[in-house]
Amino acid sequence: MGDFLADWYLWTKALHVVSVISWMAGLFYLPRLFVYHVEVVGSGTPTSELFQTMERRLLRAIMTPAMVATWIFGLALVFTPGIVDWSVIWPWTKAAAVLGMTWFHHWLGLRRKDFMADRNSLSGRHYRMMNEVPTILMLVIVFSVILKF
Ligand code: HEM
Repeated sequence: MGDFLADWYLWTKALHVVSVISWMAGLFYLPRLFVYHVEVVGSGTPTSELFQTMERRLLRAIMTPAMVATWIFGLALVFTPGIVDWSVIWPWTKAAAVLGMTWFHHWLGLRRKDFMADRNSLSGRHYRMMNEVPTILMLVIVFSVILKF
């Protein structure tokens, strides 16, 4: 198994980065859709239904498959011999931030269900602030994995 993962290391890493880009695009865009949904569209209108469709498709067709792929290729990299040294700090900061990113994904999923049921209670300002969460986590992840402190 170790030999197989080592042979495919660069391919795995390339697929990991492609999945990450797709996941992050959605993590940045869905909260923006929520901001417009609250502030411009409101609820119970035909445009609100259009937004509900866009939000559902973004989450189900792009973000969730991209998150699963990111985890699969990321864990394949973790199990590739010689890639992760758990005695240094960066794998731990990366793991913590990745768990935070996964929590954020699920939080967005719950908020999407609120919009679907016309019972969103959060303001546009709240969604704008939450939009900073993936930015901060992304900085922690990229600095961890590139600087390898
Ligand atoms: C979901 C769970 C994840 C796991 C288990 C994971 C694990 C890993 C591992 C072990 C590597 C290999 C490091 C190396 O080759 O030296 C890697 C590379 C990388 N990861 Fe992740 N990762 C995950 C999520 C993410 C996320 C969310 C991002 C971005 C926001 C990300 C960005 C990157 C980048 C850019 C690289 C390439 C770094 C390089 O080789 O220069 N990863 N990941």
